[in-house]
Amino acid sequence: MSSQVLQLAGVNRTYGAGATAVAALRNVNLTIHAGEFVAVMGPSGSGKSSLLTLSGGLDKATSGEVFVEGTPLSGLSINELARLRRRAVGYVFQDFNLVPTLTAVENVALPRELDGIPARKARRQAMDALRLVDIEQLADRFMDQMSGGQQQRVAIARAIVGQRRLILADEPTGALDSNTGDSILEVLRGRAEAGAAVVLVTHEARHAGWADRVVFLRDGRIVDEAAAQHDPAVLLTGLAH
Ligand SMILES: Nc1ncnc2c1ncn2[C@@H]1O[C@H](COP(=O)(O)OP(=O)(O)OP(=O)(O)O)[C@@H](O)[C@H]1O
Repeated sequence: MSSQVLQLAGVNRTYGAGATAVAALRNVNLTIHAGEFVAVMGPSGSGKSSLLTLSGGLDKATSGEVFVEGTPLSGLSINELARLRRRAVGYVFQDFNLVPTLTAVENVALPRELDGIPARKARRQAMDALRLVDIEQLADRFMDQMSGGQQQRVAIARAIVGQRRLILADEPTGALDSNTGDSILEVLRGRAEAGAAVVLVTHEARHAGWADRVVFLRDGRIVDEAAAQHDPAVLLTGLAH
């Protein structure tokens, strides 16, 4: 039995209160093991991004518990949570969240350096990650000298640098053409094969076909789970539940 990297146990997340409260996640139970690649699909507003931000410790559950490598996130101080995120969790945001005043390699090396890794070693690891996403030749460019697709690859390199054990990716292929998108999915697949747990939020059934398992959300609930099929039509049938 492989080890659990991420577990959501009875997780609810409600935004706001009273008449305007929005229940973004309702009693979500989900376990993801090392080496597993899971796609999360569902209509707009079904709670996909909320599931990811809670899993990465970027937001707190209203009730229930999120465990990363067995550690309950609700028990951690702000500093402990920040350390766990830097060491164990790689996050690809929809809007990249890169630092414009840093170069590509500096952006990727930053979380390693913040974690106390010597600058040269952090840079070497950052170059390895940039190479994996096929963009090492642009390592010294600033963000405003890169296209959206190139920035997206930098964001992915930052998420996979340093052998992180949990990789959370929110529509990581959005700004990429389909060939580049496929090569990014191959990188994520490779991280899973190297032992990471990978969670991919996607609208595209074709992309979910790279996953071992697909979780379907609707109105904040998990409505279905399926082994990924490599036929997109089958995934679309799942979405129609
Ligand atoms: N900060 C917030 N404040 C209030 N409501 C929010 C907030 N974030 C999300 N919501 C609401 O929670 C629900 C789930 O949102 P979420 O972004 O998780 O869905 P999603 O499936 O990722 O959507 P999309 O595919 O459009 O990105 C939606 O109804 C959304 O409007």
